[in-house]
This record gives sequence, C-alpha cells and structure tokens, in this order.
Amino acid sequence: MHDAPGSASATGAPTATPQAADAYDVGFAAELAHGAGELLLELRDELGFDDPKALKAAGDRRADDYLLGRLAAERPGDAVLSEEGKGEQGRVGTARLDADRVWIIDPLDGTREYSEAGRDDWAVHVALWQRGLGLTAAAVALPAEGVTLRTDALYEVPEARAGKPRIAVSRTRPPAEAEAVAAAIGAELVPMGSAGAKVMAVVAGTVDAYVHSGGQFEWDSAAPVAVALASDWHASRIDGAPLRYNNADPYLPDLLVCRPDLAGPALKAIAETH
Ligand SMILES: Nc1ncnc2c1ncn2[C@@H]1O[C@H](COP(=O)(O)O)[C@@H](OP(=O)(O)O)[C@H]1O
Ligand SMILES: [Mg+2]
Repeated sequence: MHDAPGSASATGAPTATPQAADAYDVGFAAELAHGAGELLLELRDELGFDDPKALKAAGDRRADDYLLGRLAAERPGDAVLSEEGKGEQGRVGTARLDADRVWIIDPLDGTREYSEAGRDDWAVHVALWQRGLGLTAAAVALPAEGVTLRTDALYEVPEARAGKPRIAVSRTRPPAEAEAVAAAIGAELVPMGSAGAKVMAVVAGTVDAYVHSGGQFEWDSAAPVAVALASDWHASRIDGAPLRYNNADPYLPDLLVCRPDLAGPALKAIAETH
C-alpha cells in the first residue's frame, strides 16, 4: 500500500499530511534542524575525533539541549518525543499520547558516523505530528553536506537510472530483506550511515531505495519519511502497511522508502523472504 501524503490508511487514519502544515511550523522545523546541525559542526571542530565516544555523547547532548530549549520557548504548548529526551520528553513520556501536537525529533541520527572524520552521513531530524493528520511538517538537516530538506519543497522522482538500481542499507546492520530485493531487481547495495541520510539519498536520486529491518524507533524515520511522502516517494513498513507515529511504544523496526515504481517489486521480494 502506498501511503501517499494526505491519503487515508486502511483504518481511515491519515499518517502523513504535509500539505496541511502551517508554513510557520515547516520553517520552524527547518530552522531547528539547521541550527542543531551548525552546533554539531562546531562541536566536531572543537573536540576533534580522538575520543569518538566523548564526541558522540557531547553531540547528542548539545543538539538535544538546543532543540528542547527552543521547543520549550517557542512551542510551549506542544509535546515532544526525543531520542535523547528524559521523562515526559523521552520514550517513557505519556503526555504526548493525549497531545494534539507532538514534535518527534532525533537530535543526531547516525551518531557513529558523526564521530568518524570525513563522514557526512549523519543528520538532524525534526518532525511535527498532529492528531488526526499524522506528520504535517518536517525537516532533515544534513549539516556536513550543508543542506536541509523540508516538507514544503518538491524533490521530484527522476527518470530511472541507466545502470543497476542502488539500495541504501545500514553500514553496520544490512538486513536480509535488502539482499532479497537486490537479487530480485538486479540492484547493488550501498552501505551508508543514518536513516535520515539514507532517506535523503533516495529523495536526492543518489540511490533508488532504502530497506531497513531489525529495529528502529519513531525518531529515526519520522522527519525523513515526512519529507519523502511530501514529494510522492513511497514510504511504508516492509509489509506495505502505513508508518504510524506517536504510538505509546515508539519502536518502529522496519521501513521501505523508494521510487514509487520500485515499491511493488520490492514489497513482493520482501514478502517472499518471510
Ligand atoms: N536494530 C536496530 N535497533 C535499534 N535502532 C536501530 C537498529 N538499526 C538501526 N537503528 C538506528 O537507526 C539509525 C540508523 O542506523 P544505521 O546507520 O545503522 O542505518 C541509528 O540511529 P542513531 O544514530 O540516532 O542511534 C540507529 O541507532
Ligand atoms: Mg536515529
């Protein structure tokens, strides 16, 4: 099932409605993602790469403090679900379950790659979920590439590439399902860090698909998926079901983001592995 922007899912609940966004929220999401990215770049310069563990911890903390601070100051009535948040703003929080507006953020996605010199496959994710609408506004910053992608921009699906299709997979945890899709469509696997960087590589046309399974959380995919759906790319669970956000348990272990024409063959190849 293609979970198109604004479309109703099987149960009638829309999961992504980027066109319903207030331009004010999209601009704010982009400002936040960009701002956190600038701080992360500065921190890399300050600390260097000699102690990757310390750099990762400091990056998570600095980006999270910045995002939570701005959200508290500028959107005080909204709830937050952050990978790095504590209490109500983290995975154990319950206030967001009754809230009408919830910011789902990953202050530093691709933490491992952030701590490795020369790598640019890491990202900052900022998404807004609204009750009855799903994801309505989002931005993904790729600070080392100097770009911030957003739900109010159009990233058109290009013509199919001349050579083999390319499928982005986790550098450290490439799933068997991706191998099956690659075999079925004659594609090559492209290992890359960060869920955000991989979805943005799809949207930029650098790769044709991103297949993930085995574990992930809502903050890893919310903003990237909103950006992809807003430009009519395919994004779903690997069984074709819609991706749903702001669930009591934020575990959302798998996804497929790809060119719309590859969704059918990819979902078929995955189904055959299960
Ligand atoms: N099996 C798994 N369980 C939980 N999280 C996972 C996971 N596989 C990937 N992820 C998360 O998804 C993001 C992208 O992973 P990868 O780079 O391997 O593709 C990373 O986010 P963080 O960097 O924010 O922790 C990583 O932690
Ligand atoms: Mg992440």
